[in-house]
Amino acid sequence: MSKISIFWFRRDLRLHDNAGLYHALKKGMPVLPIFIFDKNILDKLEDKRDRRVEFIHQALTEIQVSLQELGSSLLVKYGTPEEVFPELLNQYEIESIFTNHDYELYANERDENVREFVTSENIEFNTYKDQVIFEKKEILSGTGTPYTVFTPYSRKWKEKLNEFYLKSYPTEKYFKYFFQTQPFEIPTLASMGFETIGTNFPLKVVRDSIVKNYAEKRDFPAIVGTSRLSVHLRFGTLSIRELARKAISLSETWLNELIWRDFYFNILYNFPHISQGQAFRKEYDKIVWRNNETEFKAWCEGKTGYPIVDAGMRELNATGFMHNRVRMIVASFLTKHLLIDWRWGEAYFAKKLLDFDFAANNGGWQWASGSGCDAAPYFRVFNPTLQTQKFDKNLEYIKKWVPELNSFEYPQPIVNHDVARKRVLPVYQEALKGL
Ligand SMILES: Cc1cc2nc3c(=O)[nH]c(=O)nc-3n(C[C@H](O)[C@H](O)[C@H](O)COP(=O)(O)OP(=O)(O)OC[C@H]3O[C@@H](n4cnc5c(N)ncnc54)[C@H](O)[C@@H]3O)c2cc1C
Repeated sequence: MSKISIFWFRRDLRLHDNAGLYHALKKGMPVLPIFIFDKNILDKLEDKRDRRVEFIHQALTEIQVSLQELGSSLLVKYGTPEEVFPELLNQYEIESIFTNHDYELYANERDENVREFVTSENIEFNTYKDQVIFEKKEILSGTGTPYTVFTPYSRKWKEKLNEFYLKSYPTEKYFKYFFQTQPFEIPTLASMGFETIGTNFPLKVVRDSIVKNYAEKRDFPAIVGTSRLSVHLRFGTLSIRELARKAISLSETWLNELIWRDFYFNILYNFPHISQGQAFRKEYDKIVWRNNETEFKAWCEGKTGYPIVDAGMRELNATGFMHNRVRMIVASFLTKHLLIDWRWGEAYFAKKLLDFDFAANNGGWQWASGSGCDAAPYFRVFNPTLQTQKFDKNLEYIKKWVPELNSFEYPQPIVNHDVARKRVLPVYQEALKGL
């Protein structure tokens, strides 16, 4: 049996411009591409109609078609990495494993376990930066510490940027090194206990007109003024380098959003306590939340009597997407108006968002609750009515998701805005006393 390399796909579901895959192919040894539907992750998903699993399945099917045209095939396993790698070692003579960095807590532990196991079998485990432009400690302040405020971080990010960081990896030059084999079958969703929902996923297309007009249109949820590429960035079906080049040529404002994404990965990597359920600013963990379960349920279901909040939550429940402006409004409403722990909202978003990403989601929630790095000041309480007047003044977005708005069926507001505002400030003041 001749020796092979393995390329392990995770959050990088594409053949083009993929750093780890490029290095694997360039080595010049046959590369067997694999993907693991990881039971450690899938078993925790309560809803078996999960759009993310469906998205991954579709992305793998696309990769499979391209690989078969090259005489190769993607080997897709259903199990845990701890089970799958020993199996692969029995079947193939593996010299090296290649994969891309993943910065989340579980992923780090998983990769360390796999690294330990395979290196004990004299197999190399090679990992690469792929999903961000700058990672880990690449962007540090003058004193060598990680940034916790976005503006100086982004300034340094832009200063450090050059052609090298934006260049695509020309994987296609080396496609001839894919392991040649009869096609393998991808396990069906049903065989893994999941259902096909038939979701219409956002197109994998960067529309220049949207990026060009992004600064003027991005805040209005009734129009498609943002790229809707978050799911593709989440699963790596598009390359961040390609998008950053597009941003640089068309829109500084959109580029800044991509930098926010890098920024939150930087926070996740450098401040691991946020992965342990703690506030970025630990003093915010002294807040005494009301945590009323009935109110939480009303928020989840989009029945708070605040139309913009309800529209957002219903959009999320129905599609797995919510516009960024509305994410900020519903998050502020949950934490400030209802005084419900931001971690409850974070967990609900984690279940529902198609683009769920720990770093961005945690960053967004801690920003809204005031406990995060570079967060909104705690005394800023979004007024849902003013937000509606500014960003959905013709109620187009609201009426789409709350058609019963002007009928008796629509609930009365769960809480009065002024009362809520007066209630939240002393609670925060008490927690932050003496700081
Ligand atoms: C409470 C809250 C939770 C959030 N949870 C997530 C999440 O789980 N996953 C996620 O990708 N984004 C999250 N965001 C950020 C943002 O809302 C989404 O990235 C954006 O709405 C996706 O739409 P788009 O692709 O049209 O983005 P665009 O506006 O076109 O932006 C382009 C890309 O930049 C990135 N981006 C934009 N804004 C942010 C941001 N504030 N932080 C980090 N990256 C950003 C995304 O990858 C996005 O696709 C959250 C924001 C808030 C306020």
